[in-house]
Amino acid sequence: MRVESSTHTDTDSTLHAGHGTGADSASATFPVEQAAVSAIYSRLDELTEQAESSLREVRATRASGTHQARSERDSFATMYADRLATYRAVQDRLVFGRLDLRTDSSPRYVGRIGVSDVDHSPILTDWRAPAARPFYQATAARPGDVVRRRHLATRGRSVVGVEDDLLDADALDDDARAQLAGEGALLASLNAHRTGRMHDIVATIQSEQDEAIRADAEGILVVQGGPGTGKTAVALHRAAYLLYAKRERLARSGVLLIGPSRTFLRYIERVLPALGETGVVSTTMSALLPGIRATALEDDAVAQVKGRLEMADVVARAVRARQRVPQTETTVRIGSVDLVIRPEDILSARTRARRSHQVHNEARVVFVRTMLSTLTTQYERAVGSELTAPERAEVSEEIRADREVRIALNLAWMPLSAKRLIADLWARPDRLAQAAPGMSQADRDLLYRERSAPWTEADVPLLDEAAELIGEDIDPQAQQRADRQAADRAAELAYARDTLSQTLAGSDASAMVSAETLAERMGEEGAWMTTAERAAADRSWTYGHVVVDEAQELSPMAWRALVRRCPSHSFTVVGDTGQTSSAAGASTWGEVFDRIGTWRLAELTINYRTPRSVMDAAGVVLEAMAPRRAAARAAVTSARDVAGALRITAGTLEEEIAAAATRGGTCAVIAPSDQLQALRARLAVPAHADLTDALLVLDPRGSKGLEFDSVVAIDVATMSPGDAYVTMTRPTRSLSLLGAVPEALRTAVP
Ligand SMILES: Nc1ncnc2c1ncn2[C@@H]1O[C@H](COP(=O)(O)OP(=O)(O)OP(=O)(O)O)[C@@H](O)[C@H]1O
Repeated sequence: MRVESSTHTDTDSTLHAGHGTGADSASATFPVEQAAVSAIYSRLDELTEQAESSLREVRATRASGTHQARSERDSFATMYADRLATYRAVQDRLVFGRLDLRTDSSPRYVGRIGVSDVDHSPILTDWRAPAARPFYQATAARPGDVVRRRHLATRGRSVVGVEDDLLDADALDDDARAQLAGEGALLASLNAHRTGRMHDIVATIQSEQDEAIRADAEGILVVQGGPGTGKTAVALHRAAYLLYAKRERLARSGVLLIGPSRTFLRYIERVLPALGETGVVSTTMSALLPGIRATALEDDAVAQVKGRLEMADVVARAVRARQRVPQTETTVRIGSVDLVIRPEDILSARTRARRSHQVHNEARVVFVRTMLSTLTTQYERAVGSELTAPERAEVSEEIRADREVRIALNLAWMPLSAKRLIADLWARPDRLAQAAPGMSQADRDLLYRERSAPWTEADVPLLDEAAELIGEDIDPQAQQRADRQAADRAAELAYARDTLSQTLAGSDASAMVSAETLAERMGEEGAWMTTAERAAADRSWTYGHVVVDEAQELSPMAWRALVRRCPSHSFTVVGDTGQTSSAAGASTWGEVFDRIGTWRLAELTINYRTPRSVMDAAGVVLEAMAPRRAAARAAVTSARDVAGALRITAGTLEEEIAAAATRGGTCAVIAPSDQLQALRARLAVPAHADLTDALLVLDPRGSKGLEFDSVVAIDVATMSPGDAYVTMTRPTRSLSLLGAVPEALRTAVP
């Protein structure tokens, strides 16, 4: 039973609206809650002051002394600075919930982090802790021990609204019942104007979302849901939850988050820090490889061919094609001796090198060593006397240094670079034909491009595949940095353990820092890198968990590259096969994951963004354009409707934008890509606009994952089904359709 007996109606006081740390004015409306919230903030102030003063003290310590003493000082300074950063980041909406449990005599407050009083008794429970779970899970049908769940809305440090879910009315007496007051925390949050930046949903996570957020970390979890069902929100909160629940493991290995575009990463960038987490590497497939900037746009048909799984064999064959046995012999002169580089010797050296099962550039060492040994023996026979070991070494070195020998051995087993190999495949039809004998001529023609052409997103998994087989680091400098850090870290770890046991034992701080974390902070001054930074710089880094958003867009080759980054297959994959735009993307999850491993599905069914009337219209359009996809799409119900949300209009673009401006918030004009330039010029909107701008002009792909208060959609009827569906489901308040509108919609919406 939901009870909203007294509602505080100031809509600005939604859970998303409290900014800054305003005056601590005890609220007359909610004195009990105000007292509790004020006490928690006071304790946070104390902890902040303690951290500040510890930091000052550590920094005041002279930086002289041994390397170890300096390292220790630095690591403590970093620890206190981190703690301070967390305390400052959680000020806004620190406390947002209260649970009254049958089993507890006093209420349990739920908030962004855990806070204990001076006696170490908890006064605020971290939202990710098991003790907070009933706040998200209890329902009237399954209340568990929860008597009442209360949502607190705060502005600054003032309580400005409360809303209660009464889960067991019989357990409350009349006085308690009289105090029940409510504000639709969720609805208030959904109705708030959008700012161009995503907010966390920590105060109002819904039960089906909570299930997905806290699901077991093992294996592949696919979170499927229609538009606006909170998939991105779930992905981010799950990353924060796993870093909390599995900190031991994940703090060292890190979490990788893949998003669809840099714009999207900017849109979500504030969520994880607001949840107190910085240990996540957020990137796109285009930027996955250190040292590669895949900036060029790819034709869809080309991306589709490059994304096929058989490209793994093509790359493997291209690498093997650089391990060649020549048709003819080569004679070289070393001193006064003629040596013959024979095809059969090359063949047996190649067999031996291949049998070493090492990557191409490392197996080359075996190949060259074998050939040098063969040629040295030939030399020995030619001079007719047995050489001593040092003499053999000297002769071998002489053979190795010979220019002709170097050329012959290189031709037989070329040292490779991934960039070169892939650029050659596209620029040299003969190479591609050799590596892809089964590919149609038409597909091979599609792949042709100049050697100097810039990299595209679809090249990235192929470059990764090549680097994996070649054993090359695409950005050696980044790799060297990472290696140096790893070596430093190993050396520091032992010392860190020692420091911890001596200095922190028994104190509060020991609970907050592990030896590994401390060791990470003990590198040379200036050389310290976080796990996330080290991981991002290292192509071969393996993560403890990988989260993929808009996962339906990734090609089979892209999945190969991601699985390589997480051999334990601990994945959270969120997406919607109803919104697939890319030709290389997925139409079902089975086709993606059945061959990777066991996977399980969590479904989200409620759309928290799009008004019901708009969502229905998007459904009608998808059905008319792609009936099979519409039938297979996830069922979704909008949480709310907005009167007059959908308009099919013959008005001008400028009129629609003006109307959106009067409604307030953000507005996006979404149109087919070939119209973008003209539209931006007409509306004087820059191409690289900031998401917080009041007006943006985007194409459907650019709008992926984003949302706006108002959307003006142009020529939806000319878009692909996936693009039309994405476009129509972006608004939170109003959708105006201009230009070509699907006929089915005109009939359905008078
Ligand atoms: N439990 C919740 N409480 C408050 N707001 C929510 C909740 N769940 C989702 N939202 C809001 O709904 C909107 C849509 O969420 P999100 O972008 O995560 O959806 P999505 O499933 O990724 O959408 P799409 O696939 O269409 O891009 C966001 O504004 C998000 O903050």
